[in-house]
Formats: sequence, C-alpha cells, structure tokens
Amino acid sequence: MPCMLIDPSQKYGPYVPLKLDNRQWPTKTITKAPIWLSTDLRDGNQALACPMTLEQKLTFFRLLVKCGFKEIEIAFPSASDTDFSFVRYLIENNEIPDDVWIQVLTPAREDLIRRSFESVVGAKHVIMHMYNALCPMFRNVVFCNSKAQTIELATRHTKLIRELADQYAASHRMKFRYEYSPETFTQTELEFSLEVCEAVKEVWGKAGPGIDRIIFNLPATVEVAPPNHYADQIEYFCAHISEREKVIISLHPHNDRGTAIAAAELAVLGGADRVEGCLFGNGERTGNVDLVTLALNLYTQGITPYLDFSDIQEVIDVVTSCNNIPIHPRHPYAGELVFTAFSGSHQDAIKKGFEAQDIRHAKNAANGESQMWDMPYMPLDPADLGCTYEAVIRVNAQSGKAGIAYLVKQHLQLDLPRKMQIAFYKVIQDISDREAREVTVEDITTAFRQTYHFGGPNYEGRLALRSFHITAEPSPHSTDNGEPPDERRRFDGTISVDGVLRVIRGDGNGPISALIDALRTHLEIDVTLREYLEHGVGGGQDSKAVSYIELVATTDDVKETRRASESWWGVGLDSDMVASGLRAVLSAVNSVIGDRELPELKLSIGSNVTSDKSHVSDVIVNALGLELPRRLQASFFEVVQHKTHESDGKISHDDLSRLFQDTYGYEVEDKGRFSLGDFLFERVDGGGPLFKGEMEIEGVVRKVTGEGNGPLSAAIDALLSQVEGTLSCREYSEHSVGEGSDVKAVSFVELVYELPGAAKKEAAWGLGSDTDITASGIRAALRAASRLDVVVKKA
Ligand SMILES: CC(=O)SCCNC(=O)CCNC(=O)[C@H](O)C(C)(C)COP(=O)(O)OP(=O)(O)OC[C@H]1O[C@@H](n2cnc3c(N)ncnc32)[C@H](O)[C@@H]1OP(=O)(O)O
Ligand SMILES: CC(C)C(=O)C(=O)O
Repeated sequence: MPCMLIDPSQKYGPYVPLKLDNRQWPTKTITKAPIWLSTDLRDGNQALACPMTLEQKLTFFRLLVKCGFKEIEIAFPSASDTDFSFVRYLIENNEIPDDVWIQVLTPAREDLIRRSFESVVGAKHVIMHMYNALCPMFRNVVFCNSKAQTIELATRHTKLIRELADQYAASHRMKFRYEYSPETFTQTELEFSLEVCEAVKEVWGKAGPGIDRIIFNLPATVEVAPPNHYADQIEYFCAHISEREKVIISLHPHNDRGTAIAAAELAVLGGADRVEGCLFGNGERTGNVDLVTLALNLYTQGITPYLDFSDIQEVIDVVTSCNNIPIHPRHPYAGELVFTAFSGSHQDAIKKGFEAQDIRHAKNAANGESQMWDMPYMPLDPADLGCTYEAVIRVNAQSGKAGIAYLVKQHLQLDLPRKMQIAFYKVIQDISDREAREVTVEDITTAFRQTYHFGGPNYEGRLALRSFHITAEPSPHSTDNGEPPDERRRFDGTISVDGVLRVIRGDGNGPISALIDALRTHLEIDVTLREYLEHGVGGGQDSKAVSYIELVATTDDVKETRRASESWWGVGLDSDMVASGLRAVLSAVNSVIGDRELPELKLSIGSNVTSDKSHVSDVIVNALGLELPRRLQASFFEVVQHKTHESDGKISHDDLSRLFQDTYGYEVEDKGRFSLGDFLFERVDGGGPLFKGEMEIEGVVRKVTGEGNGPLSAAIDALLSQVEGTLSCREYSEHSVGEGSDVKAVSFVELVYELPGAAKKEAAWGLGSDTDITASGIRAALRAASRLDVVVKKA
C-alpha cells in the first residue's frame, strides 16, 4: 500500500534559494495598500466544480464593485459562451462603473486573443491579460518549446494584442492596458523571466509612467517554496527589470503550502505594487491568496485598505452562494467562530479588556484623542465588519466565571460582583457538565432568572415583595455624647408567601436589616447580611437600581457568621433603590429556604405591640381585597385584641381573615337576623325613592316598604318599620373588588341603634357585597343591624 516515505528526499527536492546579497525586504514594513485585482470571476470561477452562471457572476461582480475593487478580472471570454456573454452583458447593460477597469485573460493564441477582443468591445477601460508558462517543465513537457520559442510565443501574441488594442481603441474609443503573466514565474529561472518580460515590454512598446505602466504579473502558479523565497524573487525582479517606473509589478500567489498570505505580504515588502487574488481565497487547488484577509491585515495595522468589508456577512453570503463553498468557521476575520472565545481565561481577559477599554475610550473622547482598539485576543473590533459582540463569548465546559458574567452583563445588564460570579458559575458548570454541550446565552439567562428569581412573575420565588413602606423612628438607645439618637427604620410590607399575601413588619438600622428582622420574626428565617452592592442600569427616566445581596445563616458567634462557607446571593431590580435592595434580600432568601416548610404567619397583637391596626387591615387587604374605612379598622382592631387576649396576643393571618368575615358577615353562609329578598324602588312624586320589597327577619319573610333621601335610607326606613327604636347610618363607603365579569361592589355600613329607655346607643359595622351596588349597600346595613340588639316588632 502506498504510504509516506521514510526518506522523502528520494522523491521530492528542495527549492533552490536565491543568492540575494543585501536583501532589503526583511527590514521594511507595509505602509500603504497595494493595487487590488479580484480574479474571483476568472481564477476563482475556473476552479469550481460548477462554474458560476451569468446571474451568479453578475451578483458577484456587483459585490466586488460595492467592496471598492477598481480592477476586476471578469472572465476568460474565449473559454465559454457563458464567460463571453457575461462580458457582453456587463458592457451592454452599463454595469461597469467608469472608474473600474475590467480585465480578461487569454492564452497566447491568436484565435482566442481575437475572441477576447470581440468580447470587450464598447468597454471604457480594459486590461488585456495574456499568459504563457515559462518554467523548464512547461517548456519541455507542455509546449515542447525552447527558450527562444517561448519568447517568440509571448512577443508574437503581445504584438497582436498591441495591434488589436490600437484598432479597438481607435474604432470604439476604448482605453487598453496590458498585463503579461509569465506563468509559473516562481518555478522559472529568474533571468529567463526577466528576459521574456523585457522582450514583451519592448514589443508592447507603449509602457509609460502612471496609468500607462505595463503590468507584469508574477504568479506563484503553484506555491513551491516558503514566502521569503517569493519575496526574494520579487525583490530581484523589481531591481533588475528596466524602466521600473513604467512597470507595475503584480503578485498572483497560490496557497499550496498554506502561506499565500505571508508570501503576498513579504513580496509586497519586496517591491510589488499590486496583488491578484480572490475573496476568502477561492481558486485552483488550495486557492488564490485571500484578499479579505490581506486587506483586513492592513486595516488592523491602521492602514486604509481601500476595500470595504463593513458588512462582512453580506460578502460571505454572496460569495458562498455563488461559489457553493462554505467559509471555514475559523477562517480569518470571516469564520463564524473567529470573534468567539470559549475558554475561561480568554473570556476573562476579553471581559476585563472591554471594561478597561470603555474607561480608556471615555477618557480619550474627553481629551479629543483617538479611541484606539486594544483588546486581548481580539485583533479587530467585530463591529467594524458589521458583526455584533453577541458571539464574542460562548460558554461550554472550558469556560469560566468571567465569560458567564460577561454574557449576564450583555444580556441582562447586570454587573455581577466577583463572588456572585463565582456562585453563578457553579450553576452553569453543573448544566454544561450534565448536558455536555455548549451552554447558550438563553440557557444562561434562564438559569440566572430561575436561580435568583429575577425577571417578573414567571420566575417569582416562594417569597416575593408586593408592597412596603419604610418609616423612620428614633433609636430607643440614647447616645453617649448627647447627640440626637440615630434613626431606625421600620419595614411594613406585604409579601407573597407561597402565593398567599402576608403582612410582615420588622425593625433595623436600615430597610434591609428591617426586612431581615421581619423575616426572622414572622417566618423564622434567620440570616445575616454579609455583602451588599448596587449599581444603576439604563439612563434618564428609565434608569433603575440593581442590588446584589449575600446572606449567610446567623450563628451565635458573629465572627463565625461572617466566615460562614455557605452563602446565598440574591439580586433585585427596581426603579427605587430601597425596593431593589429588598427584592435582592428576598431573592437570596428564596435560595435559603429552598423547599423548607415555613411556619404559619402570625400577627402579634397586644402588649408586645409588634402589629397595630394598620397591620391588621393590611392583612385584610391582602387576604380579601378589602380596603377598610379608618373607623372600621379601629373597630376591628378592638375585636382582634379581644379575641387574642387568651392566645398571648398571637393570631395567624388565616384566623384573622376568618375572624373578620365572621364578625362582619362578609361572604359567610349564615344570613344573619336580617337579610334581603327581592326588592324594587319606586319614585314618589316630590320625594325620594320608595323601597318596596322583602326582608327575611329572624327567619320570616316580611313585605316591607320605606322612604328616604336615597336608596340606602329608604331601605333602612323599611327595616325601621319592623323594629322598635331608631336606626341610623353613621358611615357608608364602598369600593369594587375583582376584575372583568367578576367585579362586584363591597359596601361598609356603620349603623347606630337607639332604643328608647336604653342606657346608651349601640353601633355596629356590617359588610355587604353584590354585583349591584345598591343591593350591596342594603345588605351591609342589614348585616350591621344583625349585629345589634335590635328589637323586632311582632309581625
Ligand atoms: C494558471 C492558469 O490558471 S491559466 C488559466 C487557465 N484557465 C483555463 O484553462 C480555463 C479556460 N480554458 C479553456 O476554456 C480552454 O482550455 C481553452 C478554450 C483556453 C483552450 O481549449 P483547447 O483548445 O481545447 O485546449 P486545451 O484546453 O486542451 O489547452 C491545452 C492547449 O493549449 C496550450 N496552451 C496552454 N497554455 C497556453 C498558453 N498560455 N498560451 C498558448 N497556448 C497554451 C497547450 O500547450 C495545449 O496545446 P496543444 O493542444 O497544442 O497541446
Ligand atoms: C494566468 C496566471 C496568472 C495564473 O492564473 C497563474 O499562474 O496561477
């Protein structure tokens, strides 16, 4: 079986180095872009399994023009009808801008040269390009020509081109330039190449300075030597060709050894003026030199390339759709992975690089200085090619905390503290280890939201802040120096606990410690704050505060608490800074409690006044959605105090709401002594409404009527007709509860009852609810009456 040789020298010979004394190119640097020629539509096209169609060539040509190419080899017109027609199409449809020279290639054959001229009739600016191979192998094997015959072939056909160029220029007002390629230049004796080119120049006879320069295109038809050798050959040729000022030295490197870029760059140092190549290095075998890479190599050295790849994706799309050859993901500048770092230390450096650069650029901008790009691992700003920073960092098992933090910052605008980065990194590492795949940005942001219950109702944890207020109170401890005592903060808030709204209260030096105190008091969650950081996001009216909190479990020893190895991080975002801190506490606390069962929430009423009447009514708001009138709050607080007398002042939230409902008859089964049946109102001439209806009084339905200023007083009047003494309404209020079709009115009525001869008046509150607001008011009044010792008249 054939295999690699142990001694390859038995099969392959080395290149013969050029003896070039005092070579100049190694100490030179490139300071300006060469003239570019794209040969995508010729050398690139001829190497394709399926050469481009006319439409594809047209799309490609337009792209090349858009990128800024001023010299474009558009075809080998004598090769095929497609190529010939394409040239005609461009000319006849005015596709060629005035400042663009089209170039066509022809072998040194009369029929093909004539055909090539026919193809370009009418074009304004044409470079006729003729080639014949010079090297010993081609002389001996392909053409079977001596050196003299080889020279003769080149000069005879150059002469023909000169004649035809003159004719066409005169008859069609065209401008011609001439390019001659001593094909296989790098494998040819240098002196012989020079001899042929001198002869061609002489026959051409029109070489002059500037635009009239003859182009000698010196191809590395096959790359057979290292790039320094090509540079030597070019430097030698440049030094020895006569009338150098009348000659453009052009390079045409191929990439057989994978060093076409280096060869082109070194040969430009060697004195070349021009480079022929293809976008992304398409072309015969391993391709022509890649012009995108060459141009962007200059760009990243601060040299204007005069080629514009601002929308590299468009360039990629057009080229790949025309060539049917994909771009390697690691292709310089254009591969989909070239601006991406997977590995942790690269990501870390890039993240720090961006942060440092932002600061540096802001300073430079303020001083009117240039904002130089200087980033670890990134020689070019992806934005210059129309790429986003989206793919700069991608995460897998090789990634570290910095990369993950970078993505969190990019996508959630959160600048995580270092220790929190470490904590979250573990979460992501678990995912990538478990799933053995790349962790996408979406995976990361979702994991972040889930871990820290961040990002709205979908991610809410077991505990979530609903509303709060912070009040300042003087510290109970006096200061030694006679200064006024420090203020303390009281947190009063409603939090959702496992979906149920709860009211909690706590005290502390600040809002955060007050909330932590409330959690300890009401939910037996005993944690200590270890770290708190915050920053702003957004600007102007939309600006928000983000807080990061680290909590540790409280222990008896303060030092030990601070050193605790286990900690929980939380994050909170809110337009209000205090709220963002409180949300961050609850975010961390959600991790602290995990699935642990929480104690039933209790209020503490009485001597150890932890909860007062506002607190009690907050529970009712949260549990039942009822906003109690102020006096009803006071009244109910008394009821609660009375009730909790025997239970050490403690009452659970659930018991509290039940007590409220039972007391005021709100949505309970028991109808009370007085309840409402069917009713209607009639208008009395010159008076208020007349209530006519049924009331169930102590289990018996009675037909009643009553008159008043309004519906409620008319209904009370109707009730009054059935009882001894007087009943009057002291306070009435109402609001709606529920939403949409479930909305209903809830009424609060306080009735005062006076029985002649009784020691004092009685008052009681009652609640009623109904979809009809009038009915809800009457029901509330009947509820209040039910709570009073009203004496009913005999039926
Ligand atoms: C390094 C390069 O990339 S050079 C450009 C190469 N591009 C192409 O070949 C694509 C277009 N070519 C074609 O369509 C065809 O080859 C044509 C139309 C040019 C010629 O086709 P044909 O006449 O069938 O000849 P064929 O393709 O076999 O070419 C080989 C002949 O051309 C000769 N030849 C090769 N190069 C040249 C040249 N630069 N000048 C003159 N004759 C040449 C060969 O010696 C051979 O001659 P022979 O038939 O007398 O032995
Ligand atoms: C025609 C010449 C320039 C060529 O394509 C080559 O030598 O690769």
